[in-house]
Formats: sequence, C-alpha cells, structure tokens
Amino acid sequence: MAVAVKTSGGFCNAQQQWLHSTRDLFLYGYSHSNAKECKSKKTKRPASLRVKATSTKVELDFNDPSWKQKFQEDWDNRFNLPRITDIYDLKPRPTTFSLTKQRTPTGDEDSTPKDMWNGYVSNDDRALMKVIKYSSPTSAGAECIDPDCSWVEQWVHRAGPRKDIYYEPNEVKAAIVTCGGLCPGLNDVIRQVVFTLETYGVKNIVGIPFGFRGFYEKGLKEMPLSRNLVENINLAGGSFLGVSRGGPKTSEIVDSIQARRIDMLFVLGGNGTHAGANAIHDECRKRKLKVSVVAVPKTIDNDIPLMDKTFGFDTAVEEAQRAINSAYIEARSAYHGIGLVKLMGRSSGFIAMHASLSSGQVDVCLIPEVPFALDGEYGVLQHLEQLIKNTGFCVVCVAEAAGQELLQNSGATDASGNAILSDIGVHMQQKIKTHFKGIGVHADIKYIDPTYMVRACRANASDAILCTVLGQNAVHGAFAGFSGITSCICNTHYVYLPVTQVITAPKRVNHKGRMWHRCLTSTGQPDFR
Ligand SMILES: Nc1ncnc2c1ncn2[C@@H]1O[C@H](COP(=O)(O)OP(=O)(O)OP(=O)(O)O)[C@@H](O)[C@H]1O
Ligand SMILES: O=P(O)(O)OC[C@H]1O[C@](O)(CO)[C@@H](O)[C@@H]1O
Ligand SMILES: [Mg+2]
Repeated sequence: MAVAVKTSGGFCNAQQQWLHSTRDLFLYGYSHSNAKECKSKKTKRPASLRVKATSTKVELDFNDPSWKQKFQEDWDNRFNLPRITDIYDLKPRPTTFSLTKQRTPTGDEDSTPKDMWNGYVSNDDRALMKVIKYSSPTSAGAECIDPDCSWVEQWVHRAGPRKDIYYEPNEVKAAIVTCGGLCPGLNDVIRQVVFTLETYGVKNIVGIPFGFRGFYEKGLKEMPLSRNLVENINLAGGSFLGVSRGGPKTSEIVDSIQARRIDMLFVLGGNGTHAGANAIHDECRKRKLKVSVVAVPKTIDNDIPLMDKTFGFDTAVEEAQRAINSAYIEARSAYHGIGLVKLMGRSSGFIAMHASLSSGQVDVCLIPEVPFALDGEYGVLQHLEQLIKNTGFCVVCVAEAAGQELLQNSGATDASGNAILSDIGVHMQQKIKTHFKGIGVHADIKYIDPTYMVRACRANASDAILCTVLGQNAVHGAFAGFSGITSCICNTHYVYLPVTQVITAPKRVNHKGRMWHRCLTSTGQPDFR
C-alpha cells in the first residue's frame, strides 16, 4: 500500500530533507543531523504530520496526547492481514493439520491445563516488530516516529497453524512458482510447502515452471508434485521448477489461475515477485475468486523491508567470503598485491557489508548507500596507495550497485524492468591500474567477480532452517484463509505481513546504523569524500 506523507507548516526546516520517503519515516525515523535541528526548535514545533494511506487517513499531531493511539490504529489497519472471508461469507472447519503425532503434554511441563493445550496459533497472537527503545533520534540507527523518539508498540501477526481452516484439503489444488533470479533455498521451500500441504491432506499439488512465464508460455506444462518427488531436491541448489524474469500481464496470469482451478498459489521471489503476487491477489479479489496468494521472500540481496532477512542471504554471504578469502590470499602472496572482489546486490550493499564483516580480511568496503570518490586527496585510490606503502597488500570489496554515479549508464533494463547496472568492478580495476602506473609504483591487481557462484548453490544450515519454517508457515497461512500475505521473520519471530507493506521500496543498508559502523571499525577505512 502506498502511503503519502504530507507535512504542514513550521514543523522543522529540515523536514523535506529527512522525509525522503514514507519508508524513511517508518523504518529510519529522523536523520541524525536534521533531528538535532528539529530538537533545537522543539518549543516552536507545531508538529502536525499528516499520514495518509490509501485505505486510511490519519492525522498525526504530536501535540495531541492521543497521537500514539492514532498511529497504532493506522498501523493495525495497515498490517491487518487480508483474508478470503473479506469477500466471501465462509464458515471455517476444524483443521486437518494434526499435531497429535507429537506426544501430548502431561500437564507437568507447564501450567497449561492438559485439555486446553492444542499447539495452534491464535489469530490474536502478535509479535512485537521493534524492540529497541531509542532515547533520542540521535542514537545510532534510531527509528523514531515522533521527534521525541517515544516508544510505540508495533505489533504484527504471528505465523503458524490455526485451529480452523477455510479449505477442504481434498478439494484443493495448490500451485508453487519461483520467480526472479536464483537463490539458495528455493528447493528447500518448495519441498516444505509440498510436505505441509500433504500433511493437511492436499493431493493436487503442481509446480508452475519457469516463474510467471509458466502461466502463459505455450509448451510449458505444470508439474505434478508430491513428497516422493521432492524428497531430495534440497540437496541441490537452483530451483526444481526453474525461474525467469519478465512474463505475462497480471490479467493473463489470473486467467490461467482460473482456467487451472488453482485455489492456493505459493509465490517465491524478491521484491518484483512480491509486487506481482500483490497484483495477482488484487485481481483475484476483483474477480471474486476464492484463491489464497501467499508469498515467501527470497533474495540473496536481503533488500525486502521490515524483515530480519530473506532466505538465501546467509548462504550468499558465506559463498562471498570465500571469494574474499581467495582475493586476500592472492593479494598477500603478490608483490604489492591488491585483491578486488565485486559482489552482487542490485540496489543495496548487504552482501558486501556482511561478507566484509564475516571475512575480516577487507580493507575497503564500498556500498551503494555510501557515496565515495575514487580520485582526489580523500579518494579510494589515495587510500590504497597508503595501504600498499604501509602493509604491502590490501583487499577491496565493492558491491555491484556501488559508485554507479561514477559510470556511464546505458539506461537498459532486464525483462522485469530492473535497471542493468554498469560494471563498477571492471571500472575500479582499470582505475587502480592506471593510478599505480601513473605514480610509478608496481601494483599487482587480482580481480575476482564470483557473480552467480554466490547464489547457484545449496542453502547452508541456517538458511535451510529458515526455508523450512517459512515454507511450512506459508501453507498454514493459506489454510487459515489469508491472501496477499508474505511468510517471514521479524525480530526473530515468524510472522505474516501484508505484501503491500513490503513492496514500498527496497531495503538498504542504514549508513547511520551500527552494522555499517561495525564494518568501518573492522576495515579501518576512512570516509572517501
Ligand atoms: N511491479 C510489478 N508488478 C507485477 N509483476 C512484477 C512487478 N515487478 C516485477 N514483476 C514480476 O515479478 C517477477 C520477478 O521480478 P524480478 O525479476 O524483479 O525478480 P525479484 O522477484 O525482484 O527477485 P530477485 O531478487 O531475484 O531480483 C517477474 O516475472 C516480473 O515480471
Ligand atoms: O539473474 P540476473 O538477471 O543476471 O540478475 C542478477 C541480479 O539478481 C540478483 O542476484 C538478485 O536480485 C542481484 O544481486 C543481481 O543484480
Ligand atoms: Mg528484485
């Protein structure tokens, strides 16, 4: 859901600068420098902030003692999970997802009376999304709603199996589709979705081949799926179903869903896929179809907002640090060796930052969120010169989206409409060569671009567990009658979020947050500007 923020008179001069987007408001709060300015003008502050959502219109005036309550009402409204009962008058039935294989507690383990224990999640259960109480907007990484950084509880819906379900399992046709680029863990999620559907009693499970294209391209047949068939697919990387970018229009996808009589659609993908899932959900509602569309956030880039991480990210970081390790060994073994590694991340530097942190071998980490100069007194090249002089070798890790403003851009896009980036790695390699040649100092540059190697691999242990839980919860969400939701992890708890809330903008590294500062402490790099 798009949320427009309007400001009115005299709130703070810096207001336009710090409310870059609604995402800034809800995810990052005030920027430090501007927040200081706001603080200093506190007494003059009329503090009227209008938060206008497409389905709600909330006026927030921080001088109004009930502003928190208004914020929370708006929050609850935005995070309310869409359900098929919003458009259908349906009676639930008791779930067929049995927990009885587990030994029923005797009652000795805890104080729950034996006959009241059921192991299901209530629709009223919530998880707290934010747990830090920032004392002021100037605290590192502060995410504040009002200028005083007051504590406001932000609850989201807990994921898991419900006691009541809204589908007859033996009548359900469920489909799974994997979209976008590859990501470690896709097969783990497919496998768990199939296992869990079968546990409910679903017999008709199909895979849509090659992303959204599988709904449309002639010759691409849906693939019947079963526990037997998917039992071992998690042992390999990639997607058992295949992936793709681009594809048919939403209306064509929904025509196909209707023609195939699909009741539940599990959509695995990144931010583009989530936008697609949301459009499919909306179109199904418009046509009054009883279809649950449930997404599972997949992307090595970790750029989907509000959640702790997306599956595949941990594995990509682990693979990426192998490349850094090789660059380190090459650089250290060469006379005046410079190891340069370019890592993926379409619009954010999470992989580069985390791989730099985890390897501990990086002297300079460059990400798109933090602009830098290559040339000049404070530029990267000057710093490399110093490192070579002092240590004899160094390692640079650059995110693929970093420094795009230094390069010529073709303006080209891929089939999904994503911008095709210019190659910062090759550019830096050339610049470093030219620089050292120019100053007459020998430098041996070893450039490593692991590209697809960081994602065309099997999920590591932590991703495999995440995939297992997210896949199972996706099925529980569909049976509970939710649609237009995503199954994710927030603040270490497994939750459902409305897809509308995670497609506002890509999540980016907070350059004022602790993680980036930890990375700077680790590399020891200065500001390059
Ligand atoms: N705004 C949108 N509305 C509807 N469909 C979309 C939208 N954006 C992308 N899609 C569709 O979603 C699919 C995947 O999108 P995209 O290629 O951007 O990958 P992604 O899901 O962001 O994953 P990755 O992290 O690998 O980039 C494509 O088939 C594309 O057509
Ligand atoms: O698979 P493609 O189209 O080459 O896309 C590569 C892009 O996909 C990602 O792996 C995931 O979005 C990005 O890190 C990268 O920019
Ligand atoms: Mg994307």
